[in-house]
Amino acid sequence: MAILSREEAASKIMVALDKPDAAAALTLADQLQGSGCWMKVGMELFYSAGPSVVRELKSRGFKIFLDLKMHDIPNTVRGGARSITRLGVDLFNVHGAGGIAMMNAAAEGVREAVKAGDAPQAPIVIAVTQLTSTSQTVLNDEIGIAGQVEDAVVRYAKLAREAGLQGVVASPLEVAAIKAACGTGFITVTPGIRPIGSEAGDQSRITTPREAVAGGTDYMVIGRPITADISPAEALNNILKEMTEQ
Ligand SMILES: O=c1ccn([C@@H]2O[C@H](COP(=O)(O)O)[C@@H](O)[C@H]2O)c(=O)[nH]1
Repeated sequence: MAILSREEAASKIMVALDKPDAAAALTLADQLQGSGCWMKVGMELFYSAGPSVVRELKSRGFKIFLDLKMHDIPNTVRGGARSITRLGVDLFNVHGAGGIAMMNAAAEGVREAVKAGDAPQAPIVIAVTQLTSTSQTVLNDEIGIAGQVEDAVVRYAKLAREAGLQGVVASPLEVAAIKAACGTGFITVTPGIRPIGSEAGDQSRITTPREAVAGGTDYMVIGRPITADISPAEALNNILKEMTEQ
């Protein structure tokens, strides 16, 4: 396994700010300021606090993953992507289940906003494959997709690449297969990270941070193991130690 510096390790971590309002989220973010981690804004926070919390976090110097998993008809997703691009996030996602036309519309929305000169930068756009809470049994018996989870994930990854997206959300267990199918430059963002001794909770497909790094993940999303800790900064520090130890 390649040895990471502390800075390299921190730049791979996206902290899931799953908090009910801007005050709670910013208090937590302030505890992690200067760490070099990204902040992930998901549905709970965005639906409560809206675009202003993203601007606040950007003004504090954080890179932002806006995790809204857009899934709608292509025209609506194109418009959503334009709005998100104008907001100045660094990375956002759509749901791969929307298919190639929908994912391509997201990429077009980004290009349109950048071309119109309304956006500070072109964010990275990625697609959700199969949620990390989805187990093999749920995939087969509830959702009704036959075969192995890894095959379903790789199928979505290939669709995302064909649609012109730059990567996917998947579990760290599928990173090698995704890279083999889509190339090493295709970005993998992996929730389902659980340091040794932490509760899996509702996550099904999990690894430790160290295993995720060894598996080649580009970015790992970590929420509760940091945000539910009595000292989030210390929890992050322990994860960074685990990731950088020889
Ligand atoms: O497949 C997915 C897609 C997104 N997520 C999000 O990541 C974090 C994980 O938080 P933990 O507390 O570390 O479980 C959360 O915001 C999810 O919405 C995911 O878990 N799996």
